[in-house]
Amino acid sequence: MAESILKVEHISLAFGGVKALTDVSFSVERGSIFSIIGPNGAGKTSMLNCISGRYRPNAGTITFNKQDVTKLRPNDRADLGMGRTFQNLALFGHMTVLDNIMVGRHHLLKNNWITGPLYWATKAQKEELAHRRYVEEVIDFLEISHIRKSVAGTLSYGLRKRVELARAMALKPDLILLDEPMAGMNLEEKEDMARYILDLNEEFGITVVMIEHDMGVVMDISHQVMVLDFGKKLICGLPDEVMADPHVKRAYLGIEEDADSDILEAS
Ligand SMILES: Nc1ncnc2c1ncn2[C@@H]1O[C@H](COP(=O)(O)OP(=O)(O)OP(=O)(O)O)[C@@H](O)[C@H]1O
Repeated sequence: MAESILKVEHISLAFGGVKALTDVSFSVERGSIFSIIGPNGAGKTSMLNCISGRYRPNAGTITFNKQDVTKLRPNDRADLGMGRTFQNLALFGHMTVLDNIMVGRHHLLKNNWITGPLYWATKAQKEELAHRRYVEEVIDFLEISHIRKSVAGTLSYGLRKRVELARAMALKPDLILLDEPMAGMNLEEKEDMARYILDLNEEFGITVVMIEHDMGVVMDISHQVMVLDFGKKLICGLPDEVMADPHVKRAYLGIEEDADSDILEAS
């Protein structure tokens, strides 16, 4: 069996009296695309926030790259190789695309203000150059070279989403958390984004955990799908298994067991 990069065990989270997550456990295989689906308010974003460290669960543990990260802050998790994008765009609108992508990558550069000046001419400079090259690779990969000097706020929504993805990739994550990467996109933009997600997974070897409402895309590109419902795990398995599950049809897709309608059409 493939090694797991992320293990979520018995996570519960409540906001006052609202139980956002109840005893959720799952693991994500290194190198896979893992999708979390479920109706509005099912706890998907809460789960992603527990993984990234934005929320601290009331119970349970999260292990990333074999390390217990349950009590680590988001920045420390980023240092360990966890990247993320947000449901709503989180770019600096007044900054250029390139500056947006370069933001936040400083933790990758090992030289600090003490060692920095001493090694500037050699080590730090090499590090900087190597990282620049990697950033250029990401920019080419996402086909945003032509807009590198554009101010982010002036770009179309689809392009801004791509820049946000570039920024997350520039941190060289082992795992990337994507919160509704296709929300608000037209069909063409969705197809592009799906291809980028597949390619970043295959070519860059980045494991993906994503929340996405577009069932067609989810079933097309995911290796594993987990369904949350009222904060609980309903099922986790291969896309086909999940689609065929009667509970999923009823609870999530609103289809009766004997209905022969196409799930993708119903979503
Ligand atoms: N910061 C918060 N404060 C209070 N309640 C919250 C907070 N975040 C989430 N909740 C509640 O927790 C439950 C799960 O919400 P969550 O946003 O995780 O669901 P979701 O599946 O991501 O929904 P959607 O698809 O609408 O984004 C909901 O009842 C929500 O109202």
